[in-house]
Formats: sequence, structure tokens, C-alpha cells
Amino acid sequence: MPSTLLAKPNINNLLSSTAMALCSAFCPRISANFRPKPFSSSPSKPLLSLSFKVFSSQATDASSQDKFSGRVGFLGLGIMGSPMAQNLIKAGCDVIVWNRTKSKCDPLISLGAKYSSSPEEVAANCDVTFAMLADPESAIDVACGKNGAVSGMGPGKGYVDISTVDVATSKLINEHIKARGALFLEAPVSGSKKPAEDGQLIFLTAGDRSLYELVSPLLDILGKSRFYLGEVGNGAAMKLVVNMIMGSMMASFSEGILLSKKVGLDPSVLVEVVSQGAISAPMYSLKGPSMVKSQYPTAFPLKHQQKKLMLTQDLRLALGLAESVSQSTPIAAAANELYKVAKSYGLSDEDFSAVIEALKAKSQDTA
Ligand SMILES: NC(=O)C1=CN([C@@H]2O[C@H](COP(=O)(O)OP(=O)(O)OC[C@H]3O[C@@H](n4cnc5c(N)ncnc54)[C@H](OP(=O)(O)O)[C@@H]3O)[C@@H](O)[C@H]2O)C=CC1
Ligand SMILES: O=CCCC(=O)O
Repeated sequence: MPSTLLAKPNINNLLSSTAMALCSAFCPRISANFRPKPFSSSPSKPLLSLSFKVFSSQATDASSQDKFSGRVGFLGLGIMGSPMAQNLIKAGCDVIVWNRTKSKCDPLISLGAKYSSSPEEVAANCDVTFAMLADPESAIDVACGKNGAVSGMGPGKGYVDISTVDVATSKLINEHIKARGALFLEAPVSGSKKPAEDGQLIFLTAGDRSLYELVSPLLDILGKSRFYLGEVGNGAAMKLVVNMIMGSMMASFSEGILLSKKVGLDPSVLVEVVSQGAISAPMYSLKGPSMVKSQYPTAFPLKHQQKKLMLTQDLRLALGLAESVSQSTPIAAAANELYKVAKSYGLSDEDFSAVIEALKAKSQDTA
């Protein structure tokens, strides 16, 4: 089925009942309060508007119940995890947090979150545990390592990994969670720091559908849309493809900014021209003005676009994904080289738009 936005079919209530039955089986504590919000096709409530949550036809229910009354764990409070956990707390959820660097928990504790001293303890004390970690290595360690979340999982619990990881990593974590009789959902996000703060992320989910149904009210607090993509690995793959496109777009935009300047144009005007045309993208309008000033306030750290774990990650991992199906991706491969150069210049903690510095340096090399 194409992933277009559709009005809800009337079988929604039936699906919601199915979800309730599944939840009753797996999560008795939560399902006691699981009340699906009936879908309304009233024309006075448009499906698409800026303030309205948008759902894919691949989602199982376009609306979700108002409230999730189970206890929610949150592991990983970095640029993305902190605002996400904060939004859950502000929405009235009962949240337990953990982060490797404990001080990052403090602002959330002062907002009402509880704290547990290990991922295992969080998972043991929560119905559903979310993880938003840097890379595959940390995602595996926090889930499957010593005192990891897996040790605290069991029947009736769910683990939702929002980190950007590769397909193999997601499948590995899924296997460990499943071995404990719990449910697993991968749910990487499209959208950066600001969408995380504004509850406007896009979830790319795959895995246990009953868990997807169950946590939909939470995803709807954190995001503007959610896609259910089927088998574990599909969410990770979708995220890598999106980031591959984004990485190439940013590298190309950087070339344009520098070329415009070299030929005597005002790059700020280029940013404006781009923003009004067919190739306009929020990313260009948001980051272009800073890039022109050689400023890269970190939203998506460059190190995550060029993560390193056993010679793979984000762009690099997307290239691996392409390789595995013999898909040619020369543009992304060239972009990847630039991110590697930028990383070697010590720009890992800058925003990924700092990739433009790699091009500046290259121009000087050849001048
Ligand atoms: N920033 C963005 O725009 C977006 C990021 N993403 C993805 O989301 C994930 C998180 O990104 P972001 O929040 O920006 O990253 P940050 O670098 O800000 O945060 C990373 C988090 O992972 C934790 N962490 C890192 N290594 C370990 C480890 N070995 N053991 C335990 N915890 C660890 C950090 O803990 P500590 O605080 O102790 O360092 C921190 O909580 C990444 O996978 C990223 O690719 C997805 C969409 C957008
Ligand atoms: O993984 C990071 C993606 C950032 C974005 O979607 O803006």
C-alpha cells in the first residue's frame, strides 16, 4: 500500500479492539486504562493542518487514545532524548530517567521525573522503556550490556529504541528483548533538536505491532506523524535512507554556498532564492543563514552523520545498505568522503552543516 495520507477506514474501532485484546494479553497493567479514541471523520476536523498530527496509511489507527497511564522509562538524555523526555513529563506521564552522565537527569528530575541508577532498574520499574542513544555501540551496550535494560525486561513490558542504528543492531536488540518475553519496537526519528522540542518528530517504526498500538499515544506526544513499516529492520533502513539523502543535500548546498561566494554573489541571497523555489527545504532555510556566517550551532552533531563503528554508520551505513542490494549511490559516497574530512578537522561536535568547512579547506588545498 502506498504510504500516502488517508482518512481513516471504519474498521478503526475493530483494530483498536484488537489492539486492546493484544494489550490485555501482554500488558495487563496498562490495558486496564487503554481506551482508544474513536476516529472521527468529521469534515470540521481536517486531517492535515500545521497543528494537527498527521498519520500514514501504514499506521494502524489515525488517532490514539488520549492517555497512556503506564510508567515510562527513558534512557539517553542527549540533544534529542532530553526534550523528548521533557515533553512526556509535561504531558503528565509518569517517567523514570537514566543517563550515563547523571547530571543530565537533574533538570528532568526537577520537572517531576524519577531516577533509577541503571537501565536494568528503569526497565524493571517501567511498563515501556524508550532508548535514545548515540550509536549502535551504545544502543547495544545500554540494552544488552551489564545492568542493561534487557535484564529488567519481561512479559508485559515493551522496549522502544529510538536511536539511529543499523538493521543488524536493531535485530540483535530485538532478539535479546524477545528472549525475555517482552515486546520490541524500533522507532528512529526524522527531525532534529527543534522538532524534538516542539513534539514534531516523525517516527519510523517497525516491530511488534501491539507495542506500536500501545505506545501510539506517547509517540503522538513526541511527534507529528508515525509510520508503521512492518518487520524489525525496516525502520532502521528507512532512517538510513532518509539520512543518506539529507547528507548529500547538505553537501551539495555547501558547494553552492561556496561557489556563489567565489563568483561574487551574496550567499545569503542564494539561501533566499533556494528557499523560494522548488528545491526549498526547511533544512536549507534553517541552517543556511548560519552557514553563510561560518556558524554551526549543534542540532544534529556531525559525528552522528559520520558515526564510526566497525567501519560503518549513518551515511557510511546507508552505503553499506545500498551495497547489500547492489544499488549504486555515487552521490552519497562522495558526500560521505566530505563528512570524513570534516570529522578529521575536529568538527565532530559541530552541527553536520559544518561539512562546508571541509570544502573550504579543499579549495585552499588546490588554490
Ligand atoms: N540530533 C539530531 O538532530 C538527531 C539525532 N538522531 C539520533 O538520535 C540519537 C541521539 O542523538 P543526540 O541526542 O543528538 O546525541 P547526543 O550525542 O546529544 O546524545 C547521545 C546520548 O547517548 C548517550 N551515550 C553515548 N554513548 C554511550 C554509552 N557508551 N553508554 C551509554 N550512553 C551513551 C549519551 O550519554 P552522555 O550524556 O553520558 O554522553 C547521550 O545520552 C543518535 O542515534 C542520533 O543519530 C536522530 C534524529 C535527529
Ligand atoms: O538523524 C538526524 C536527522 C536530522 C533531521 O532529520 O533534521
